[in-house]
Amino acid sequence: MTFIKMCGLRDEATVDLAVELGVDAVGFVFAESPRRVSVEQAARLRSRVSAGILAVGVYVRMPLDEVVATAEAANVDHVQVHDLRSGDDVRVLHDAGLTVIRAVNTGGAEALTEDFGADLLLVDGAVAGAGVTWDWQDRSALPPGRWILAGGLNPDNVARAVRTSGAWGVDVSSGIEASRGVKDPNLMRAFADAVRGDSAAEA
Ligand SMILES: O=C(O)c1ccccc1NCC(=O)[C@H](O)[C@H](O)COP(=O)(O)O
Repeated sequence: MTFIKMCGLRDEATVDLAVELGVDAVGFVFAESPRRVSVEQAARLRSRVSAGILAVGVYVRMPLDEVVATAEAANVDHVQVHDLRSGDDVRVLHDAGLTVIRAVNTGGAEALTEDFGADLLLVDGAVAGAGVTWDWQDRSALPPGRWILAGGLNPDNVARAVRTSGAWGVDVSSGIEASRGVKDPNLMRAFADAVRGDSAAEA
């Protein structure tokens, strides 16, 4: 079963629907973004996430001690960091008891071969959260092993993207939104269905 993460959730109803749809992970963005949530908001939303579903804090350009403090305060135990610099960064986060998702933008070949000891790799489009696709067929842009595909996924392209790339998991934000930062319940359902092959949405 393909791992599904829905990212940039900002309100209770959206979190409840993601849980109902049985996604594997939900993401709360602490980085500069229209999807940004406060620590208090994230903690409230996180309390609605059932056991077994990962709650992931998303970070860019935040000092590691603040990443750790934010994660603790919001009660998330997974952190998705978009600008990890080295294995030392990952060790600091591991020492704080956090599971680390290393997010990289497509195009950086060295990023795909050097995992810094992170627990999971997420390969995103050129700009995180921008809803822009990249060439999932380019083998040189795909890492070995278990990784999460992100960048411009939506209900119409996700099944083909998984087939083409061989990704272990998918992550989506813009493709399940009615407008920037506002998730659309119908698109969320359609996305989950498309990943699981419950719909004939895609040839
Ligand atoms: O979503 C954001 O606005 C964001 C801002 C800054 C750093 C990361 C961000 N999102 C991270 C994600 O995991 C997104 O789901 C991922 O980039 C895919 O986004 P999209 O192309 O919109 O589906």
